[in-house]
Amino acid sequence: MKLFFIVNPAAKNGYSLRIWKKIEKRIINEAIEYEVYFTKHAGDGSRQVRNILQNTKEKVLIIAVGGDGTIHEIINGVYPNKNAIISYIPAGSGNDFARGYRTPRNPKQALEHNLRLLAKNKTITEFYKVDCGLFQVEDSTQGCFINNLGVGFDAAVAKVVNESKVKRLFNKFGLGKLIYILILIKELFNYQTSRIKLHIDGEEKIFENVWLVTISNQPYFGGGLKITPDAVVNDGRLDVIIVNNISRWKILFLFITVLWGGHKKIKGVNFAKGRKINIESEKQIPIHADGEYKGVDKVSVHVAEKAIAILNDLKTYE
Ligand SMILES: Nc1ncnc2c1ncn2[C@@H]1O[C@H](COP(=O)(O)OP(=O)(O)OP(=O)(O)O)[C@@H](O)[C@H]1O
Repeated sequence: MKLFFIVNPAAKNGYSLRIWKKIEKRIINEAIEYEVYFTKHAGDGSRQVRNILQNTKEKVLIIAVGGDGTIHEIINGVYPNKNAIISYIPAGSGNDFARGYRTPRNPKQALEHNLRLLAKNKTITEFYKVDCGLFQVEDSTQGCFINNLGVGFDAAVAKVVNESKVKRLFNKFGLGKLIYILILIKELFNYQTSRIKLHIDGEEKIFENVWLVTISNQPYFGGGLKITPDAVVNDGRLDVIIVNNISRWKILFLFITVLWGGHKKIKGVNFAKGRKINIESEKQIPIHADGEYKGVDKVSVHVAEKAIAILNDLKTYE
């Protein structure tokens, strides 16, 4: 089995590149054969993965070095090909993938975890198949997500944070989380809620004054917020949270309770599970997939059951 690393040198302001240099030393010491690609710009990760998969019929192991945006690009390069097994060295700001898919959150431990599984079984049968979400924004972008897709307030915050010029500066001083919180508070006072029509497995539901609808394959979002505590990565269903009819101040409180999943008991926080979900809003509101902005319009989502293979201990999800 061939081993490829895809490194996003821009993740967490170059932190991922420093992590890569340490990884490289370790794998050269172990005399492991590998190839490495450095992404050159947004979208390049998917393109490089497609190139790798087009040029081989063998199974390959692709290890992402970066944050959730990097793993998002890799998954989009892999799906629907069945020849790739994915793994992850967390080296970005959020790293919700590691939390949700129960792989180590510390980069050094993640590398050791990968090396242990590689040494144990050279042909790699030690992988686990998990679901991913497929989305189509009407007349526009389509793709997959591995963590979550959100419509509304969270997507508006993600868009402003990603476009923010001061974000790099804050990241440089290890204050990436602070800029997120500051923008979240600013957006909290600007954001206009809207009426949303949802179809979950064919059943129509209308929600008034909606702050956000998030569809999730795993519990975590936004860098450690346990937004859908009951989400299971391989149950063939996606978890949906709808937050509506809540005052601005209560939303702030809600974001604090999300840290431990305490928001489940708050009035105005609704949960559902489904395989096929359509979201239609009365206003144009932003959409994100795995924290990457995807546009504004109707969006339809469905689950691709056990479509992605992840390198992990087989007992991890039992
Ligand atoms: N060479 C590059 N230069 C600039 N951006 C890049 C490059 N390669 C990839 N990207 C983009 O970097 C973005 C952020 O990547 P990622 O999420 O992995 O890191 P991060 O530090 O967690 O970032 P963020 O905090 O913005 O989520 C992704 O949208 C990806 O498309």
